[in-house]
Amino acid sequence: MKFNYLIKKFFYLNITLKNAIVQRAFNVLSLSKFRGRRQQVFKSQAIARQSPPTRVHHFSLERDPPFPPSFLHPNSFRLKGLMGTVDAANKDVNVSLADKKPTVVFVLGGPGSGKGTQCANIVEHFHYTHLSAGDLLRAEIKSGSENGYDIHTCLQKLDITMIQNMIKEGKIVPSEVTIRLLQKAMLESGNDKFLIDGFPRNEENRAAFEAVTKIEPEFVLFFNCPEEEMERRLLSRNQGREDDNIETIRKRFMVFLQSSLPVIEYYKAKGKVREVTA
Ligand SMILES: Nc1ncnc2c1ncn2[C@@H]1O[C@H](COP(=O)(O)OP(=O)(O)O)[C@@H](O)[C@H]1O
Ligand SMILES: O=c1ccn([C@@H]2O[C@H](COP(=O)(O)OP(=O)(O)O)[C@@H](O)[C@H]2O)c(=O)[nH]1
Repeated sequence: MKFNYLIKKFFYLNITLKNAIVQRAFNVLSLSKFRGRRQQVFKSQAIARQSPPTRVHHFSLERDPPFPPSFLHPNSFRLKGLMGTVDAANKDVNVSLADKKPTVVFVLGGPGSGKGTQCANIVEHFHYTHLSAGDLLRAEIKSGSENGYDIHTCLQKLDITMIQNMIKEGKIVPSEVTIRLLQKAMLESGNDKFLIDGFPRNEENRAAFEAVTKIEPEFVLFFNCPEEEMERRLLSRNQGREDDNIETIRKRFMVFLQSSLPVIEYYKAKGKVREVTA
């Protein structure tokens, strides 16, 4: 009797254990699927934002009303149906941007070295469009936090808060977000000459931008300025920026030295850097 009971117990435990393993494997698979789809959601919304209506044949923000957040849910059947179309359109967008053969000048230099100030001067004299990556990110945070989420970029409140925190900490925001904002601004500007200010900030930014847009910069303007001077300028910039405090400024200097200088070195080796004593 006792033996039968033990046998039963053994089989019961065995089945429970197997179920737990199967359940865990299922969870892991679902999670990775979810992550994969979430990447695609990002991609698809980027296209919606970037594509001129004629390029996205089955889907455009101009034709379709803004989607409710439920649409962006990874299990949304509409979204699943769109993926093929949107992926094809993504290629179109990048091809169309590269086809225009835009002139791109990267404007790099430490925080407070005067990039924004001089870009405004350059724009006055030459027909460039000035795109500050930092300004685009701050505008995105502002519009996203006002609306709860940003329909154009599919940045949910959580992502927007994450980006806001990264800027507060002086960290570099993921390339995917910054490149999407730059692409959109480039397409919308109608111009073919761009001063891209404060980007690429690291090697990954640089490689991703070139791979995605197929655009190489004409040259790089490097504003070289001593740290003490940059610190003095940032502390009196007075634009109400959350990252213009001494603690974050120091972190930004570190990130510049460790991550951004190698980008300048990379372009120096290609003979593309024009240095400005700033
Ligand atoms: N050559 C300069 N001499 C003194 N102050 C400057 C100079 N260039 C810019 N500034 C000031 O320094 C601060 C930072 O300049 P900004 O152009 O915003 O730098 P960045 O875009 O590189 O962060 C601003 O308040 C700006 O007015
Ligand atoms: O391509 C970019 C540009 C900016 N930033 C973030 O935005 C902040 C401010 O950048 P901005 O260029 O506006 O300021 P600057 O360095 O010129 O003072 C940076 O510290 C980063 O956190 C980023 O992550 N990627």
